[in-house]
Amino acid sequence: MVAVKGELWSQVGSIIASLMFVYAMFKECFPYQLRGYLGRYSHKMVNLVYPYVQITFHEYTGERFNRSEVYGAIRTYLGACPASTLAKRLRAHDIKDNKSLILSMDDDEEITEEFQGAKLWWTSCKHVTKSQSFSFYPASDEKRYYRLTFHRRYKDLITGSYINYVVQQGKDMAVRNRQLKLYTNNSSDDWYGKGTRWSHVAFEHPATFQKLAMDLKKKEEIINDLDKFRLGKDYYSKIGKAWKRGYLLYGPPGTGKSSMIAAMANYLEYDIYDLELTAVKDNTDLKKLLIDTSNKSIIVIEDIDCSLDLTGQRNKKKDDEKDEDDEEKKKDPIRKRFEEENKKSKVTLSGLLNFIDGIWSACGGERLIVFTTNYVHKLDPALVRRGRMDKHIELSYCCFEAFKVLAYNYLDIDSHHLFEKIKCLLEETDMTPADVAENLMPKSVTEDAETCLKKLIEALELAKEEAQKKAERNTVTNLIKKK
Ligand SMILES: Nc1ncnc2c1ncn2[C@@H]1O[C@H](COP(=O)(O)OP(=O)(O)OP(=O)(O)O)[C@@H](O)[C@H]1O
Ligand SMILES: [Mg+2]
Repeated sequence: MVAVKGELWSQVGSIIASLMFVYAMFKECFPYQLRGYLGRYSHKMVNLVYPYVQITFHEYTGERFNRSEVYGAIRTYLGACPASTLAKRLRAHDIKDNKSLILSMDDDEEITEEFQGAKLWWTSCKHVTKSQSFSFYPASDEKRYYRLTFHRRYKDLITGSYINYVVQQGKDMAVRNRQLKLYTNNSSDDWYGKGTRWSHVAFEHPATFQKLAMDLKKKEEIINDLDKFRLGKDYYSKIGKAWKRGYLLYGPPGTGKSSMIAAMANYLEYDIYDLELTAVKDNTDLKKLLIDTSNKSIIVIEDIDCSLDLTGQRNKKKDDEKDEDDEEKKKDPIRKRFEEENKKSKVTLSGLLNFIDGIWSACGGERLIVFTTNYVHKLDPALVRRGRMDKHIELSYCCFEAFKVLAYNYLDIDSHHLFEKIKCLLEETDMTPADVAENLMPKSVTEDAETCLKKLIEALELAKEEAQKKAERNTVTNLIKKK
């Protein structure tokens, strides 16, 4: 009976809210003198006869595209709470590891909950505004929110405990069900059409630290560093620093920089935001992208040395060097196209420095910023100084320890009589883990571990020979230059 009464009041509330909305739409039709009078007294009337309180939680707060974390937590909670089993229309979201379905209430659905004796109603609402401008994406004008209705005698209980409980539960559930996401930034020109700054897909990269081939001590050090960061909320607040950390990964192509980022994301269970700087119009848009990233995330800028001409402002080239370079650029069509792309972006070094550790970088927390480069010496020292890029990690050519990890990954072996020979060759020759891995991968079902190891030995010997020839050629050239 109480529930029916409450539901009735909830409906009455909705009707009154709708009438007030209609009044707001057509208030221009009333004489000016009447408007203020009507507005004041309609609110008083509602308060007199309607004993229920309503709180709304909007999907977007503040700026138009700032997604509310509270809304997200409520959505998760309501999709999984026991009361949701009575809801007839649910919406399916991400499916974690293709196993568990994540549900939320569909539009205009209502569920009833009880909390410490208080009855309350959650309604999922959608408000569609008429857009003045033509848009290919009408969905961008839909504004969703949850409305919570309860008797005013429970106001303290609901605002003091229940809402905190729901948000905390929702956040915990979201962490448990979390499907990691890989985001990429949409071109600044498309933001207002599509309505979002980032697009995402499910992140399903299988890289882990266990599979990463590198010096074991270094690997352990990185894992400890990540653990310390993850658990460092109080520590960062104690030392008065924003809860973020910069990693610079550098080394030749194919040494595992991108694989390490994927391993970090899987280890920490953080989303990845892969930032393409050339698609960002200017420093203001860069700031907006930063604000729109979530906590527990890794913001990645790959190949930072070629993302933009960020070094240009400080390291002015000598004129003769410049001319030679310009000639080369003209000949190379890929480079020419790349230069043209870069011209569209007005992101500057100072804009990027602000992005990393300006005041805005402290919005939210628990974020890693990772830069990768093949040419660490090309970067401006201001960009990579400690405090911005706190940890510099060199990923280098394959050592014997790294080879053993690869042999175990690819061939399921941890010892073999050919290992000793490979160890010697790796000490004399530079080969990237990517090349070693390629040689170790069986190319047919008949290829066994021994065949693959022999293939690797051949490749290493060839690489050694080529390196020797190159060194001899260089010596001769240097001698000629000296003469
Ligand atoms: N250290 C490593 N451990 C395990 N696999 C590796 C490692 N380095 C490279 N690989 C293998 O080589 C491939 C290429 O590696 P990855 O893309 O991580 O290199 P990278 O350093 O990012 O190269 P680039 O500088 O060209 O972007 C990966 O798919 C992976 O299979
Ligand atoms: Mg890479």
